[in-house]
Amino acid sequence: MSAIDAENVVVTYADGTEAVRGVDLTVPEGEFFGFLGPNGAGKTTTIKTFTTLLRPTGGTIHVNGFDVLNEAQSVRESIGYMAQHTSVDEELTARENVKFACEAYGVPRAERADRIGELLDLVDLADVADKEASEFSGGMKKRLDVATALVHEPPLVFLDEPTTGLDPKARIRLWEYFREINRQGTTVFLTTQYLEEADELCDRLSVIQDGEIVATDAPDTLKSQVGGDVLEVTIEEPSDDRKERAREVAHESGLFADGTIETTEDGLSVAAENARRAGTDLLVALRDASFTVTGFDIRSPTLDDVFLAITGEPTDEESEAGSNAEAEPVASGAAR
Ligand SMILES: Nc1ncnc2c1ncn2[C@@H]1O[C@H](COP(=O)(O)OP(=O)(O)OP(=O)(O)O)[C@@H](O)[C@H]1O
Repeated sequence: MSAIDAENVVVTYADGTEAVRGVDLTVPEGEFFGFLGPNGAGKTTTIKTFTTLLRPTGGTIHVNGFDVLNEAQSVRESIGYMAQHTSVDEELTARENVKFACEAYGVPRAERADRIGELLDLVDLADVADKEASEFSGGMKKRLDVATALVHEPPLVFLDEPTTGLDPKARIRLWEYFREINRQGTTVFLTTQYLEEADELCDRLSVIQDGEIVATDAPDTLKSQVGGDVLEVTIEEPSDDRKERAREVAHESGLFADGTIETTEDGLSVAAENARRAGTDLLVALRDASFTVTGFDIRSPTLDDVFLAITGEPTDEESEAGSNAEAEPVASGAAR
């Protein structure tokens, strides 16, 4: 049995917006599955149909073997859901928050004390179990959220952008808990705007764009499909105009017929089969066009490159850079 089995899911909102347009998706039990896509691609809408918060306009969805339309209650009892915004009650202690979740999910009274202890241990909050959540950092609140989503020991948990806004250290710590939950047998469905997070954690992932799934595979397979390497070129005085001009020079050189050429913070990035071989020729073309190249690097593709190649758009992480001071990405590739 699959944890999630979705066929031809369609969601059209009342105003006519076709948010999800025929999504097919199967997640086997025990998998750590990632769901990625640019802003507005349809991720949240899809998750809402899987978690019974929204009725699909068309298609069939089975979650843990239950039909989301006819067996919604059974679906809800068999999943954990960590929403984008924390559901922690700040006036309660960590222990009280988990206890409250136990009551809400109907965990038998006799099992509650043990369950609460185990979960607070799992997310490393046992030492502060009796402190009010208002005193917790953002990372601690997220960990408490993880614990509350797991009180009823669901075989499948949905994590909707669970680490957005956390600093890199807190994010990496959360990854350990997610891995541990998965190791213990829980299927994980993760959406994230951090591609390094997806790369680090997911067995497989799907990319959704304009309501349709455009790629599904293991992160490494997707990276190998980008083909070739990535050239990062740093130029002197990288103003927007000059970077755009440099991009035109690279494009007009005709060196990278099948590649993707993008401007970055400091210059240019070229992902292409022949990036390594044609690198020197690009430098000559740039020099002939009066650019001074101050840095030059060749690297293997990352998931950022995959995302860009598939969707033609940078990740949310990058498009939102600077708008959320707390959301420092654990940088992998260069910003575009
Ligand atoms: N209640 C609604 N009524 C009409 N259109 C909506 C509604 N909710 C979402 N949409 C639209 O549906 C599309 C998909 O939105 P959705 O929130 O599922 O995308 P997303 O991939 O989760 O994006 P984000 O990462 O920004 O949350 C978008 O065009 C959005 O504007």
